[in-house]
Amino acid sequence: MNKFNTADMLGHLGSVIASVMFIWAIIQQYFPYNIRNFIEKYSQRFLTLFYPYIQITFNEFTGERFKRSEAYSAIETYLGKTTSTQAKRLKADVIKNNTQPLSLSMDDHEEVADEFNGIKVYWSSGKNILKTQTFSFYPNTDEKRYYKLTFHKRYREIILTDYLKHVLKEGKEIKVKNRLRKLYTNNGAQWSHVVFEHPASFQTLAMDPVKKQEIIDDLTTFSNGEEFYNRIGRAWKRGYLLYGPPGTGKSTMIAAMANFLGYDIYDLELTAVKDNTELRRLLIETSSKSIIVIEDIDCSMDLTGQRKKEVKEEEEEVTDAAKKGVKPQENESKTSKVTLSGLLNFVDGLWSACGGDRLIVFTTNHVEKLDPALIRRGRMDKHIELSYCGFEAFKVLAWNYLYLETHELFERVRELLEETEMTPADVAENLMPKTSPPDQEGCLRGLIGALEKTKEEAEMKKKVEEEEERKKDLREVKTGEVKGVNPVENGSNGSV
Ligand SMILES: Nc1ncnc2c1ncn2[C@@H]1O[C@H](COP(=O)(O)OP(=O)(O)OP(=O)(O)O)[C@@H](O)[C@H]1O
Repeated sequence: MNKFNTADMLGHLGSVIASVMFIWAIIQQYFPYNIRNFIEKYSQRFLTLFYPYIQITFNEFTGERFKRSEAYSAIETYLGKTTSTQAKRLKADVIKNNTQPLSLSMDDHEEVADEFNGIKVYWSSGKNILKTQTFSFYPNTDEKRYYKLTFHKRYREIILTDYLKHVLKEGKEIKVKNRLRKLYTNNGAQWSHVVFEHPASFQTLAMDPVKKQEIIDDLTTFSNGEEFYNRIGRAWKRGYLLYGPPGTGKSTMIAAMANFLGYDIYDLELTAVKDNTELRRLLIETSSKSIIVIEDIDCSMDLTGQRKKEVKEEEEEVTDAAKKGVKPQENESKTSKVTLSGLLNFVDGLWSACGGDRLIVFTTNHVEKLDPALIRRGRMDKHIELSYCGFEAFKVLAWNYLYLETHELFERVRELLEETEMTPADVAENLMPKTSPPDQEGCLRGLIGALEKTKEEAEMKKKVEEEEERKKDLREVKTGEVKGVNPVENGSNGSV
């Protein structure tokens, strides 16, 4: 009996659906477009009276036909992580990045949930198929994909402002992190690039952990500081000066910074730049989210003099050239005519017009040689000294090279590092294993031997210098004495 009723009901339901579809087909076929539109509009309005959710659609292509919407692609990236844990049907694509080889997105008509400040929202994906008969060279151009966001209307305010901002920002950041990064170098006025694949990280960088954390915090604050910089009306840029003896990790730190922030690197060779105009053009061409590096700034240009002096020198050069009957440019063809003021102008001002976050990093082995105007705060906001290897830095290297956290020989290494100066590059070289698996104790003993030798050499050098100093003093005393016996100089008339 019951069975019969169910079958009966299903039969009725089937015929009702069939009738509705038939009527809708008739309406579509015979009713004018305006009436159909009218019915659709009011039926939608009627439904929204009872439906408490709001929906927003983000189309893949907006405006220009073949330009992918930035919002769509940011949402796709943002949803990647949620998709990989929630969706049942996924689409995968290869991205050439060792840390994350595949990018995952949800397949059409999938739905995933997301949570923001305790509010649940739903994302679904879909596609509209255009019923046009046009012929296209582009594959699937009549398929219009979209993401649809659904949320309760009581959260309208927070979702439309904070949540969407969060999604777009996160999506863009993940995208930047996942992309292939580039190392640009300039050949004269042209940038050329290769893929940047340096493995350095702050984890493997040997330096005092407190100092390291300070740098990481500074970089994080800077990279999240777009709003702050806008609010205070300053260009979103930050200057770093890395200084210290060769082999203390200045270049390694730049690579670690780029990897940490996910930025490109522009390695600017100043000596290859003809003049300030060329410099300006090169710098304006740099993209945002990048680190512009000028290594060994003291060797790249004459930065010792004041700016006034440079102008004077330039004038003198022009006059000299004129006397010799040579055009100034011909005379100067080999040396870079980039001036300190040209560089300072850019660091100070032009950037503000370029927008986007950029770090500029200068490195030098001789900080004392630099013009104070170049490295004052505001231009070079953070001065970082990379120095000889301390015990904390050694521990990082011991772990990197030998997987050693502690060892009885560490104490001896500590003593020696306090008494002598060895760069992290030299310590690393001594810890480099020569066998596999590494002979940990052998490497440590090798390092101790090298440290003892360096200490001895330093002591010998000091002794020689002291001896030279003593001899010099002695010579001066003797000269003084010789001068002293001169009765005239001595103020004596020799009559005593
Ligand atoms: N602080 C460090 N942490 C880890 N490795 C380091 C460090 N310093 C140096 N090294 C090792 O030594 C090598 C040389 O270091 P790097 O080129 O970074 O020094 P630098 O200070 O830039 O030298 P230069 O002034 O000559 O350019 C690197 O390849 C790296 O392996």
